[in-house]
Amino acid sequence: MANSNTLPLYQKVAVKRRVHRALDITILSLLVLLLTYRLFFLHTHGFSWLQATAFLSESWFTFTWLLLVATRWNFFNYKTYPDRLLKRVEELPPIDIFVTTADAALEPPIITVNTVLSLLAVDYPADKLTCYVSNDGGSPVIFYALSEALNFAKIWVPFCKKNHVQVRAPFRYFYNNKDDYLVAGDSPEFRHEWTKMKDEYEKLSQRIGQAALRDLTGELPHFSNVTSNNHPPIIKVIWENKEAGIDGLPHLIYVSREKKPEHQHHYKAGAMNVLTRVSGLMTNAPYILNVDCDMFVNNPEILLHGMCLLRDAIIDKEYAFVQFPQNFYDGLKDDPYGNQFHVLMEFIMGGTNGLQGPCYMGTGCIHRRKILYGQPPDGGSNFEVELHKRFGKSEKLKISAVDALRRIAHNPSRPLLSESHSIEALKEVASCDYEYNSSWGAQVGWLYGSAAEDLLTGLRIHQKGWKSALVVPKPKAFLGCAPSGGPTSLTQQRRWVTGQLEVLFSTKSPIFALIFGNLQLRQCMFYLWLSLWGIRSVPELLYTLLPAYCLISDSRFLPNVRELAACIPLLLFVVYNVQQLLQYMETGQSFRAWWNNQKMGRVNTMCSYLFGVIGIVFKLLGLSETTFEVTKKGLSTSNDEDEVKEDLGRFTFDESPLFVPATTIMMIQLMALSIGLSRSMEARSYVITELPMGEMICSVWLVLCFWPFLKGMFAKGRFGIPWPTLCKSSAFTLLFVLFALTKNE
Ligand SMILES: O=c1ccn([C@@H]2O[C@H](COP(=O)(O)OP(=O)(O)O[C@H]3O[C@H](CO)[C@@H](O)[C@H](O)[C@H]3O)[C@@H](O)[C@H]2O)c(=O)[nH]1
Ligand SMILES: [Mn+2]
Repeated sequence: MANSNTLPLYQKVAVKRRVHRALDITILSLLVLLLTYRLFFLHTHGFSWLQATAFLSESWFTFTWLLLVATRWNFFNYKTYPDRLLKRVEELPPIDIFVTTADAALEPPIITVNTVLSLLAVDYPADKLTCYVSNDGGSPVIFYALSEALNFAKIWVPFCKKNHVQVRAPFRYFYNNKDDYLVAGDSPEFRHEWTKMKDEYEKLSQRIGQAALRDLTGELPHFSNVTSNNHPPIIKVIWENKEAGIDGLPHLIYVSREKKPEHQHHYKAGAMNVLTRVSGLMTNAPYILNVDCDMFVNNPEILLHGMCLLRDAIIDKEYAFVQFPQNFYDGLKDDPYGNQFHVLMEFIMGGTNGLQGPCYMGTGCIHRRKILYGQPPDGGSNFEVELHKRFGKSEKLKISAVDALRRIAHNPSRPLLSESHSIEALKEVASCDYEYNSSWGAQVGWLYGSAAEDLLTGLRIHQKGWKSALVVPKPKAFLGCAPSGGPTSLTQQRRWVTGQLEVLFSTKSPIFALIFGNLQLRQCMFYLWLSLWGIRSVPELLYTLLPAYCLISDSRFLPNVRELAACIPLLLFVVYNVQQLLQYMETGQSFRAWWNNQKMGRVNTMCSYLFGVIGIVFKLLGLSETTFEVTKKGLSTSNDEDEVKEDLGRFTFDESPLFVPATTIMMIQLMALSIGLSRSMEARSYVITELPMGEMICSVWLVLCFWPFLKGMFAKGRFGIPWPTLCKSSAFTLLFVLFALTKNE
């Protein structure tokens, strides 16, 4: 039998998806056929704007489809063997864990506390872990909550480890299991312990809830005179694992970086860079796991899974980071907001494992510190010489950076604070002006310049020639909170698209990375596919207007049912939707989930993506800057406590202009359908071949896609579209109808 130390820690398994490959190619061929038809038509009938617009839009769809097919053509999964790694426990390296929270109102402290508790309880030698919590709002309640959580962790972590609890975020553990969790076989001791644990957790959450309502500055003098955008750096060791060793609790550190209104703070990327520096001085672990404050650990072996890839000697030189998929808890039935991303994770992201690897998704990712410090795969010749310029003025940080690049880990038993890495030294690297004249945010750490700092940072790593891996363990790695309601969901998507476009239209774009860097062609195609989400809104918008225009102006943009060519769009429509539906079924989702995602796909494109594009145009013209609006989070997906069950998943609106395009499209389709139908009735032509069938089908399909907006026109309160939006949309609709009618004359 093979020595357990020589058995591989992971396997890369090719996934054969022949049916999907065939469907991918069929769709691509149909798209090309459609384009050929358009060209032929333009050639025989002469130029027309209608055909040209259709041709341009369809060319775009063909191009993005090609990018997608290239991305997922070679599909691989990784199989990891954490039990084999556990036999070599002494080899396990230290890991620094970063949790970011920014706004105690939008991100309730109890959520951060649960994430931190789940991290403190992971299956990994506790003396090799340090958990750093960044609090960008500088709010005392987070500090208070973490200090209280520590006391609870002292009983919670041993409880989880002893009983092999899977979900170590107490709110999910007790929520999932309620009282009926206790099964007949459970021993009386366990029942007793369980009840005690539940009581203690309830007390903890009550204390935290009450603290949020109280002024804490009396109890916590460090936080007096602190406002969210103006305060000195506050760094506190909440817990130091001094003697308890591998069975104790990991170190827990609170970090609130300095903020001044006149200083740019670069949102999350800025916070991550401060954590990188502070941890560099304190623990300098060679690996960094980072999670958003709502992403709790759902698989306690997660760090072991990650280390299976990162510790394997053969690939040690290649892999820069291991990304786990983004999954969400308490997903609403049938995914009404289309943001659970099961299909994206299963059918697209895994494809990148056959290329250089997945993009960095901002959370649930283990990085190598030295690569974040900018090290290229070949080690870089005079890398250390330039350290001074790169890392800023702290001599101590430079020493720790050299150690990190040379892979010299700190001695884990070193105290967290000492003369060489005193609180003063830490505060220096957490100050606002530390990054001046350094490479932080440009070549080192998390990069600045995009609201999607994750995309940018990961792209830079791939550009250098590094690889990454998407690892999908069972049970799922981390679970977070997906936004619900219309406004939150759309705002989040707009930020992503804005961030993607910021990357695309900068010198850091994937195209430059392909030409001047070591980004591979198909990896570049994947990044292009991702960054072009936003632009898609323009051809999609045109494509929604085409059928309406035709119905109003009595013209055609699709082949007539009499023509054989009519089969092309029809087949495209059918095959595409069948493939989509198959993907939803194969990931265990319902028919409705497919429909909701398909619907929300259109709504997101028309609302969020279009505004993302407008935002970028404004930014490029120098008229505005993009910002990072934090997504509202809740313990369960219903963010409002008074939300009634049947209202969960219902689309909500607010006054935001984001809703104008979709409302307008809805109104335009309704107008077009009524004009088109009444014209056919007047002409008394009921022969199918005479009717604009294709255009009518498109229009009806759009009405179905934007159904929440039709309902919104007649509903009240937050379920209704506000008056100003209705007025603006009506005006746009009127203009469009007049435009189409004049063309008719
Ligand atoms: O000034 C800021 C703003 C945000 N955050 C934190 O950043 C994280 C992500 O913010 P969230 O509002 O949850 O954004 P999402 O859209 O849900 O996040 C996704 O998209 C972001 C990029 O747009 C990535 O940074 C995230 O990791 C990724 O999960 C949260 O922990 C925030 O507390 C900060 O620390 N400081
Ligand atoms: Mn989030």
